[in-house]
Amino acid sequence: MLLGIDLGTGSAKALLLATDGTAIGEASSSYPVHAPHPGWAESEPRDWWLAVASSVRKAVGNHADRVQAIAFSGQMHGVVLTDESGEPLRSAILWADTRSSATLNTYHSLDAAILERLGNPITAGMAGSTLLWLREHEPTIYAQARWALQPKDWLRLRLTGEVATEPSDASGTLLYDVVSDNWAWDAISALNLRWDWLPKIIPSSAIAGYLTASASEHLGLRVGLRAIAGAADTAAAALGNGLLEPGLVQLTIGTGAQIITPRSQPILDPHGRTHLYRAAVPNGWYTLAAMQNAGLALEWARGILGLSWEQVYTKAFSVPPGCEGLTFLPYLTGERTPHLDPYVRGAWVGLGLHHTQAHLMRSALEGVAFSLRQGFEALEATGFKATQLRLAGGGTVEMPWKQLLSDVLKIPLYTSTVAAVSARGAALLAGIGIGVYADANDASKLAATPTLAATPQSIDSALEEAWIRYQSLYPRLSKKLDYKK
Ligand SMILES: Nc1ncnc2c1ncn2[C@@H]1O[C@H](COP(=O)(O)OP(=O)(O)O)[C@@H](O)[C@H]1O
Ligand SMILES: O=C(CO)[C@@H](O)[C@H](O)COP(=O)(O)O
Repeated sequence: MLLGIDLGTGSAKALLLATDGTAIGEASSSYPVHAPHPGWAESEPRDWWLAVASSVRKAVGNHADRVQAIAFSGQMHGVVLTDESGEPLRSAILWADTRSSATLNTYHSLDAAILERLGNPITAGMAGSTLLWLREHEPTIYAQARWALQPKDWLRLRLTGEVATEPSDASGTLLYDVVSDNWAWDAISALNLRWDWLPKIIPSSAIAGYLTASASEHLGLRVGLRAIAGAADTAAAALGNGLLEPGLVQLTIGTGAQIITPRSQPILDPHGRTHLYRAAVPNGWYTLAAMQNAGLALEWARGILGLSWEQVYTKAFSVPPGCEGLTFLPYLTGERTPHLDPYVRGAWVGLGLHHTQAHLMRSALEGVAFSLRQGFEALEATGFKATQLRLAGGGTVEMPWKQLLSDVLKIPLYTSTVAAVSARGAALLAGIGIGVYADANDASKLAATPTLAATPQSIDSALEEAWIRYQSLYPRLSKKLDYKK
């Protein structure tokens, strides 16, 4: 049996997979994201550590002796600064953190040729921009740290004592040359950032180490269990969903949302609005539209309105599409695709006396769906036409929400037969790593089976009007525009 662990932004998921692809056990355990200052988003690695053990123990149950290998998937872009042993020196700074916005000019001053090979728009919350912030604002920790790690690489270090990363997470740091497939030494040197704390890069399916005695006690698994490198969450989900061929498209809704399509070449976005990352498989890349505020914005709206998830749906779908003039812009942590604007913030616009809690909630769902439509359009503008979307992530489970997404995105949606698709991708990587599967193509035969979840219904004109309204509002909220005034 193979164990996949996904260290998400809001929770850790563990999936125990039989080598024939049957899910034997699945569990998750959540932790908070803290915002101690406006624009910050941090988590405590200690919370991750406890949640991983809890979800692994539940998913594995009494099969511990049958686990043959373990592999990892995780939220991308963040930074965990640690000492030699992997002990964190401060809270982890996450992808949703926009404190590094002011450092982006440093990136923009790099030579165009260096910037192009990073393959990505320059945005806040990436390891590179966050490290520039840390150099300026926390110089002692910046100097002391032995390792600057991606979240799942931190977890693997704590479990095995070995330090490594792999291409899919390294390519999301803004410190990676996506064309030559290595750390972007020229960019790192031109930015005058430290390079000695970056881990070696090994393939996603390589054995990265073996479970230590203390880790084995923590997780309830065998000492010496093989630990495979793993992959970034979207890359792992692509493998878990069998998304290896160019032309297929996956929509993940977790804390953030990502719409991706695989590439067999490192093709850059001519408009510079989407990301280009390395896939979990050799010689594979994918283009990614990144929307910062999906589950995160719904969770926020639901929280301040005091609604359970069940009430979210009964209330929200009791009011008409378009919310009788109310629009929600979900930009609580700025936006990446398509606006690339870390400074913009969210809003409810058009409030009237007739609006109720139900309108506020429905408009939040519609606003998130509209932000995905803008991201989807930016992805298609890189040069292809999608015919269906494969869903992944914990934010894609409810039927009325899937119908709204299908109506807004105007495309059929397919769900996979398992919820934890990233953890499934990680488990498949574990199988490739120990030779149970010959390669990714072989493993992807066991990927989740897609089933039709929703097709676009006749679109309500009020929903189309709301979409037009939505698009007109970003320029009015954007501080970028204010600067020009
Ligand atoms: N019933 C639901 N409808 C819509 N979104 C949901 C629902 N339940 C949970 N979510 C959202 O899904 C997100 C969790 O998905 P998950 O894939 O576990 O995220 P992550 O990997 O970022 O931790 C949360 O942000 C939450 O708001
Ligand atoms: O930001 C990106 C991709 O660019 C995400 O892949 C993050 O890693 C967040 O993932 P979730 O925790 O929201 O699933």
